[in-house]
Amino acid sequence: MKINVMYFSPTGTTKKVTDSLSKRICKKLNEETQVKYIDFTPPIIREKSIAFGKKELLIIGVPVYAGRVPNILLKYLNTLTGSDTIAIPLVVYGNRNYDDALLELKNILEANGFIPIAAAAFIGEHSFSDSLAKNRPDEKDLKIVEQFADQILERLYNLPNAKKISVSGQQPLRPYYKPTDINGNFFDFRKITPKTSSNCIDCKACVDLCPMGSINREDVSTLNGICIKCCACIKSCPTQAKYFDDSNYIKHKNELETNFSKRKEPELFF
Ligand SMILES: Cc1cc2nc3c(=O)[nH]c(=O)nc-3n(C[C@H](O)[C@H](O)[C@H](O)COP(=O)(O)O)c2cc1C
Repeated sequence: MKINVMYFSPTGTTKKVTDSLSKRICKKLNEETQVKYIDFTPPIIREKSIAFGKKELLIIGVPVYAGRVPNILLKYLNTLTGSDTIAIPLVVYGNRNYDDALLELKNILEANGFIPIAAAAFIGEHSFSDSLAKNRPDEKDLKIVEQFADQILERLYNLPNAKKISVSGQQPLRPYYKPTDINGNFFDFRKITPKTSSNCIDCKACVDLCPMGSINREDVSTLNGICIKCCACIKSCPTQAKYFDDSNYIKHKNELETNFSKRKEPELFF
């Protein structure tokens, strides 16, 4: 069996989960197992569709944005096609909720020729915060990732008996989760963009990491495309020069940190 491990991971937590899951699965399978890693965070990777065969396994992880699969990925995810290919959908969320994201990812895979035999929601440090779900996935989470890998292997050995899985979420899928502004009205923070302080040393790390390719190389304080608020530029900046100062964004971040501080645990579905 060939194993394909795919992830979109602007701040690295989804990658941590998919990496550790695939490492454990490969360790337990024989050495001839082929593994292919496809990091579809860079925009150029999302320009090419991929067709997977029957004897392949697809492990695919995305972060949860607004309770759903990040909408900028929908077009690309629908270009991935399976041929009754076994799949493991994973979502990683920042300790608020994953709402309908896992169900949405599972639906997309099923509609495109994949057979999900297991699925999971893990927790990762929140993109907006350095205190909410801080340093997760942590050791305890990664132990659960290993148990999940072992349970997947059991199912792989028992494939003829594999049954359709169901995951948490509502059908029809609920609308994207919307935060409220300082007056309590729903607000749309698509227009908010990061600022750049005088700490910037022009190292271009943000340019190379932006999953939308939206930061100008010539002037890294300006954008040439949309900002999805993934915070890759903020969390990867070696001099902490990137930040958001929008008052509604800061209110939302503070609310998340206050209201969702209670530790959530991973959920596995078979
Ligand atoms: C635009 C945006 C929306 C988010 N929405 C949610 C959400 O609805 N629920 C939640 O718990 N976390 C949410 N998060 C947090 C991420 O799901 C979480 O931090 C994840 O671990 C980030 O994955 P990454 O490190 O692979 O980028 C959101 C993050 C971003 C950037």
